[in-house]
Amino acid sequence: MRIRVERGTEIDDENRFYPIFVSLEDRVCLVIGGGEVAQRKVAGLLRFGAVIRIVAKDLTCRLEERCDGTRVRWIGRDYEPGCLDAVDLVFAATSDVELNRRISADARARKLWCNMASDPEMGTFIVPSMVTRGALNLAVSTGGASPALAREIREKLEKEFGPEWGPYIRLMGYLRKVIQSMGLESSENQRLFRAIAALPILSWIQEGRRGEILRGLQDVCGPRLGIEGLNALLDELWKPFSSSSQPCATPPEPSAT
Ligand SMILES: C[C@@]1(CC(=O)O)C2=NC(=C\c3[nH]c(c(CCC(=O)O)c3CC(=O)O)Cc3[nH]c(c(CC(=O)O)c3CCC(=O)O)/C=C3\N/C(=C\2)[C@@H](CCC(=O)O)[C@]3(C)CC(=O)O)/[C@H]1CCC(=O)O
Ligand SMILES: NC(=O)c1ccc[n+]([C@@H]2O[C@H](COP(=O)([O-])OP(=O)(O)OC[C@H]3O[C@@H](n4cnc5c(N)ncnc54)[C@H](O)[C@@H]3O)[C@@H](O)[C@H]2O)c1
Repeated sequence: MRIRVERGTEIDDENRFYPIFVSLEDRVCLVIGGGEVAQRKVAGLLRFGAVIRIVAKDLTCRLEERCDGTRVRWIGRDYEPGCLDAVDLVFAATSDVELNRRISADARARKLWCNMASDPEMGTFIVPSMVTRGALNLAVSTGGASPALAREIREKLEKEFGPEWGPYIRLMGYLRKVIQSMGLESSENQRLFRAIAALPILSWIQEGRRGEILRGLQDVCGPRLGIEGLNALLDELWKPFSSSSQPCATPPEPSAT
């Protein structure tokens, strides 16, 4: 740990990026540069509903294909500070390091968050490596120290947190809502949440033991748990598990009622 003390506050110089999860839906992201790095950033941003404006001398074929004139627009070849008007986030991703630095300074002057593909330390945010499983988002950053290592860790996490985590999180989110709507004391809610979290639901999903899930949840929650809603959700969650692309040790059991 490298600690610097500034105005009486200890700042960890080795770990200067505060991790947050932000919604980018309909936010305007300006990407300057149209190469491999810009292409990777644009692909990631689109998954989160961002609106993308690109300024670059040229674009990769794949980026050009992505330009639909609305969600993704190539607005010009030359950067000038006016490009930052009405923008929410900036990505300086050209191969011209001096230009990237100018963009970063312009963004800073306007208090805009700016990601720097070169000189990451001059930017105000970095993009982590990500594993997403439904609502679960595991984000890894080495603070820019080693992007290759971030990728390695991401690959390990992908193996540990398989696709079954998507339905698992969805089921847990559903149960939380149902239990919260029962009007119980908050201590009873907490007891139920903990008892449910202690059930081996993840293994039951992996092994395709749908009936076990229903029985286990009914044992914990009693008849208060509406079986119809739960069955409907399990029907939906079970769909991908009945295709051959997903791990499933035994065939899913028929609906228990
Ligand atoms: C996570 C990921 C997300 C994404 O880009 O979407 C990402 N880089 C990825 C891959 C990757 N990038 C590079 C390699 C080649 C191996 C290597 O050089 O190590 C590989 C590996 C590969 O592709 O195999 C080269 C590289 N990257 C940066 C520089 C500039 C510099 O360090 O100066 C250079 C050198 C350029 C040169 O050669 O000069 C800078 C950044 N890259 C970051 C993110 C941020 C810090 C993340 C962190 O905290 O660790 C940061 C600081 C800024 C930013 O871009 O936000 C994505 C992984 C996707 C995945 O999971 O597979
Ligand atoms: N952050 C990362 O993950 C990461 C990974 C690899 C490389 N890099 C660094 O990111 C930068 C971009 O890498 P790349 O592989 O995408 O490069 P690239 O050569 O594939 O693309 C560069 C892009 O910048 C544009 N450009 C160059 N000068 C310009 C200017 N004056 N005005 C407008 N557009 C201009 C080009 O038209 C091109 O579209 C490099 O500095 C590289 O070292 C970062």
